[in-house]
This record gives sequence, structure tokens and C-alpha cells, in this order.
Amino acid sequence: MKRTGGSDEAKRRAGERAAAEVEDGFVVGLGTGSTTAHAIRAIGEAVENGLEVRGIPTSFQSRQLALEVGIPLTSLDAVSSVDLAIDGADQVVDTDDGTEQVLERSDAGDGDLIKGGGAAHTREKIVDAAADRFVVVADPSKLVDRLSGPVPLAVVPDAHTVVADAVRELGGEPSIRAAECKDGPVVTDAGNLVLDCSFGPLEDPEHLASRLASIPGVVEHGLFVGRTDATYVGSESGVEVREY
Ligand SMILES: O=C[C@H](O)[C@H](O)[C@H](O)COP(=O)(O)O
Repeated sequence: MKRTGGSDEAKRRAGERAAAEVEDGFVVGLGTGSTTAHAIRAIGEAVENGLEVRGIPTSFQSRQLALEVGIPLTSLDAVSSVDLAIDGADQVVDTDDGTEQVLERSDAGDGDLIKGGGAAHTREKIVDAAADRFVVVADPSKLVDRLSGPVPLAVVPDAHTVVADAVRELGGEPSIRAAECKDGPVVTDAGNLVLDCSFGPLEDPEHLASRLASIPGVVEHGLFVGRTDATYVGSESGVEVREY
């Protein structure tokens, strides 16, 4: 697939395609970000036309949008299962050369993700992991042969220096995410800080994921390894589906 910068049209197509998977009676995890927002709007439209669903938002942003478009909401502790979660990503491993429609999950880690560009990855991971099916919506700019972006860590605020030291010991370069519209750091919906940690191209995301998860003070990291069931890649002309 041609890897070009993403457009809102590509995001819309991916989001709407994923929303079309939602069936009557479903409990749906509502991810965060500009791509998932299209799915949430499309689900809202379907609800207006009679579809009965309940949504579980993964952030303040997705909750607000869901309320705005009329999706009835519930919470993880009020349901016995989540049928489908739809969410975006900052990087998606995709080694498909365009000749296969159905891929085996390979050593290359197709479908592995970095998330958390919007600082929502803690709640996203909880809801996405609880779902029977986890679908990622993306535009081609998100596709990579290997994960290499900074890995966001949600961190208990006064642990940020000790977590940063531990990240350096793992070979990473941590940096506290600064807020754009206020002095000081980004604070997540749950009151944590975000450390963006650059490791360069990741040789072994699964190993790094387990090392990061074991650092005291790390609430959650943005590596999603082996969790994705399908990726919908929107473009200006259509949607390519990857099933793993
Ligand atoms: O914390 C935010 C999330 O992980 C988003 O799903 C991710 O950043 C992708 O967002 P967007 O669709 O806006 O690129």
C-alpha cells in the first residue's frame, strides 16, 4: 500500500467502515482521537436510525462526543462483556505488500501499535483488551514496518523522576509531555503525567512492553502488542482491511 500522509477523508472512511460492524444490542468500546471520532459520529447516526447500542468511552473526549451524538453510555463495571472496541493508533505495524487480504500474525508483529498520542492509552487499553473484538482505524500515515515512535507512559506524578531514570536504564530517552494551552505538563483524565520515551526502532516490542510495565510508578504504557484483531486503513478511495 502507498504510505502517504493521512487525510480527514481517509480517517472518515476507516471510522465509518468500523462503525458498520456494530450490531443491534452491542456494547461498544469508544476509542479516542480524530479517526475514532468518525466512527463515534457514524454510530450516533445509526442510533438515531434505531440501532440499540451502549458505548463505553475511553476518555473525556470520546464521552463528550458520544453524548453529543446521542449514544447511550455505560461503564465497564456495569456490563458482562464488550462486543467490539474501535480505536485509533499513532503507529500500526503493517508489513503487508498489498497481495494478501487475510494475514497471519507474523514475527514482524503486524497489528502491533503505539497509542497514547492523546494521552488516553490507559483507559483505551483497559477497554480495548476487554472487548471480544478490537478493531483499529487508521489512515496510511500510521502504517510502519517497525514501531519506532516515542512510547508514551502514563506515570504517577511524583514518580516521574524515578520512572525517567528507569527508562534511561532501558536505553530510552524520556521527556515529560508539555501542555499546549497551559504552562506545565499534560495531565491525563486520571491525573497522571505522560513521559514520551524514545527508544528508536523497537527490536522487540513485547520485551520492552513487559519491562516498562514492571517499572513502579508506570500506570500504563502505550505499546499494544498482539492485541489487534483487525485494522481498517482508510484512503481517499476506499478502505483496506487487515485481519490477524
Ligand atoms: O491517546 C490517544 C489515542 O491513543 C489515539 O487513539 C491515537 O493518538 C490516534 O489518534 P488520531 O486518530 O487522532 O490520530
